[in-house]
Amino acid sequence: MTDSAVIEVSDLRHSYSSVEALRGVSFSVPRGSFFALLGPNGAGKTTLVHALCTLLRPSAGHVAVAGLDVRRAPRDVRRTLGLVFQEPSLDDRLTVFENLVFHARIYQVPRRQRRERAWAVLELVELQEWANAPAGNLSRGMKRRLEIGRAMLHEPSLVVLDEPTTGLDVQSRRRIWEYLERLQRDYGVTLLLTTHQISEAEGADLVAIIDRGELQALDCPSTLRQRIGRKLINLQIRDESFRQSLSERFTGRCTQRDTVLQIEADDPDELLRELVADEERWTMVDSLEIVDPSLEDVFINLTGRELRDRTADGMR
Ligand SMILES: Nc1ncnc2c1ncn2[C@@H]1O[C@H](COP(=O)(O)OP(=O)(O)OP(=O)(O)O)[C@@H](O)[C@H]1O
Repeated sequence: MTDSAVIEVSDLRHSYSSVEALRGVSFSVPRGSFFALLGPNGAGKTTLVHALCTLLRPSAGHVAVAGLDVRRAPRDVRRTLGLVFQEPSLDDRLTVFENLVFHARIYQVPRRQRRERAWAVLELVELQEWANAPAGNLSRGMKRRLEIGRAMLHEPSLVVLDEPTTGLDVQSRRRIWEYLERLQRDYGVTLLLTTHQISEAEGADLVAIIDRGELQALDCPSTLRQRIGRKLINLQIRDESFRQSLSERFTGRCTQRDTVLQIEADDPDELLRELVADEERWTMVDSLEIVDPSLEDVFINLTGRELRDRTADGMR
């Protein structure tokens, strides 16, 4: 393991009876970085995260967190981790403050520091005024903020967030992102986030694209976008035979989403000149735009499928 890596995964494999959920995944995450694991439902993200968090014993391969082997030192690994999972995990009957103190006790934070740390994280996620309210009275977004604060109580070096904004409204999501950025910037914490939402991965230092249990790519978002190299032309064409003929001409460099045909072009201007010159066909083009590739385009390019395909509006 390199000194600067907080997570080191090599040739990780896991099967649930006949389902191969992870098929030999390897990567490392530098200390202090924001790492996003992007993939559709069923890609293997949760299996990977559970192996990292010692919640699952992988079939084969090696995982180390902060230099500790997850098989040999699971307790020590858990102490270096802050966890925020999809399912709510607060005790609704306890107050906000009691939830924090209880967690601090479980994580063996020294007794005299528990209350002080609890106030510090309440301040971090701006929930001081709610300290004495039952956790059950909080909104969904506030509960998630409290869970993020709670994950920081024992001062972990890595915070793992499994789809932390699923089911939250736009405003709550934005707020959660502010806190996560603060954790990374002010506390030097490494963030590992799993998501199937492209927008959440765009701001990461490093993005791993996972599909069907395999890592398809691993790089910073800008480098991933550059992999496509070419510009993309989005053409909305109402005539199916025209769409068909362009699809055949640009086989392998063309994707269709409803009536929009997306073509990877080495020289977009040349293609446009040609389209405009054919008057009859040009009238069939309802709209046209030239865009830089997005992470979603990278995903389609790598897997031949849309990330959204298996989700409903990006939410479950
Ligand atoms: N307990 C289990 N038993 C059998 N198969 C499982 C089990 N858990 C996951 N799988 C299968 O393993 C594969 C990977 O699932 P996993 O939950 O890791 O993916 P994911 O990327 O986290 O998806 P999601 O975003 O839906 O949670 C899927 O095909 C899934 O159906």
